[in-house]
Amino acid sequence: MEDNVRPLVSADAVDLEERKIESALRPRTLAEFGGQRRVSEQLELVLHAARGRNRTPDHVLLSGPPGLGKTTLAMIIASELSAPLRITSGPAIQHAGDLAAILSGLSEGEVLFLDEIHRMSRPAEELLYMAMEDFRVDVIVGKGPGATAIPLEIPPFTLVGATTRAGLLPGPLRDRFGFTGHLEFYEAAELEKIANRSAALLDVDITPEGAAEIASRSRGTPRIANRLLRRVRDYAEVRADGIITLALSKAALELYEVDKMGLDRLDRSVLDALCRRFGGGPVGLSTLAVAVGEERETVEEVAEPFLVRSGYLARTPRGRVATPAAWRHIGLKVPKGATFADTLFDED
Ligand SMILES: Nc1ncnc2c1ncn2[C@@H]1O[C@H](COP(=O)(O)OP(=O)(O)OP(=O)(O)O)[C@@H](O)[C@H]1O
Ligand SMILES: [Mg+2]
Repeated sequence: MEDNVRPLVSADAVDLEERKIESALRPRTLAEFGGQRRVSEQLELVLHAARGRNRTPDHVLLSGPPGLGKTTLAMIIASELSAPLRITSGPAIQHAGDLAAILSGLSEGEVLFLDEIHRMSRPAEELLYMAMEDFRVDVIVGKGPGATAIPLEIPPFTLVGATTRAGLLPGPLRDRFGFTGHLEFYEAAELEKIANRSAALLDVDITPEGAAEIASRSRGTPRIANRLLRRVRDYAEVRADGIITLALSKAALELYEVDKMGLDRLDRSVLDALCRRFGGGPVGLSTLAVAVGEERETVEEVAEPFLVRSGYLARTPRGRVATPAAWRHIGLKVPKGATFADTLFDED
């Protein structure tokens, strides 16, 4: 997907600048990390117990959609353990040798954060199994029949893996994590707290209603809440006295075309085409994409996940279908006899 296709409400981090701001807004401790109460409480226990036993904790797998706090939690784990942190990612590990080098360079108790762990190569994955279980890797020396495997001890470490696609992880890898935390979308009240906290860090004045408005349009995602907050701040500084009130949040988000449900222009034009031009579907993805003047991938990866999650659109074997909520959302009457039964066969 192209960068900047939809910077405002896409859950993906957009660019380097944004990543810098994100790191400034990251909570540093579990206590500061709002929401995800269950995962956070479980993790607290795991870390506490390990500290008590003076052992490195079990390996941790964090899974969930983009922007919910996986990277943040990985950093918190290291900091709660007062352990050094090494960061790498699946795509950065092309060969098993790359991983062997990283593993053998770890110091005792270090936390290794492996982002996008589902994108690691197969041989690297197999090397990782052994490292996770036995704190040992086999380094292959030489080629062909003369090649020998030299076992190499590595110091006990904690692997923190993150993935947006837990389903893509092979079973043997998943099984080697002692703790798996699945992050869920945030409640509006939690996002409101996050918006308030970020506003304080950015030194922005915000009213409780202003924060609530931003939270309610953030698609359950802290990354989006933080991003909307910054855009609304721009508006507040340029068009008003800098204070984010309810009225100001509404006006700003209207200007940015993020509606009450957090849908943006692309989302709405997909629903609009689906209902007005194709009678609610079913219609094929490519046809739908042409109708809204976007790439197929953009519609599929950027717009659809949230539309499906919020119950506006269903993917069926015969194509995309608008739900009654979609018709209502774009201000149309739900037609009689539309093929909503198809939604029962949602293939996603
Ligand atoms: N519980 C939280 N409290 C406060 N801020 C949060 C919380 N979770 C996430 N954030 C903020 O949201 C932004 C995105 O979080 P993070 O980078 O950890 O997401 P991620 O799950 O790693 O996303 P990706 O899958 O894209 O890597 C960060 O700026 C972070 O500060
Ligand atoms: Mg991340």
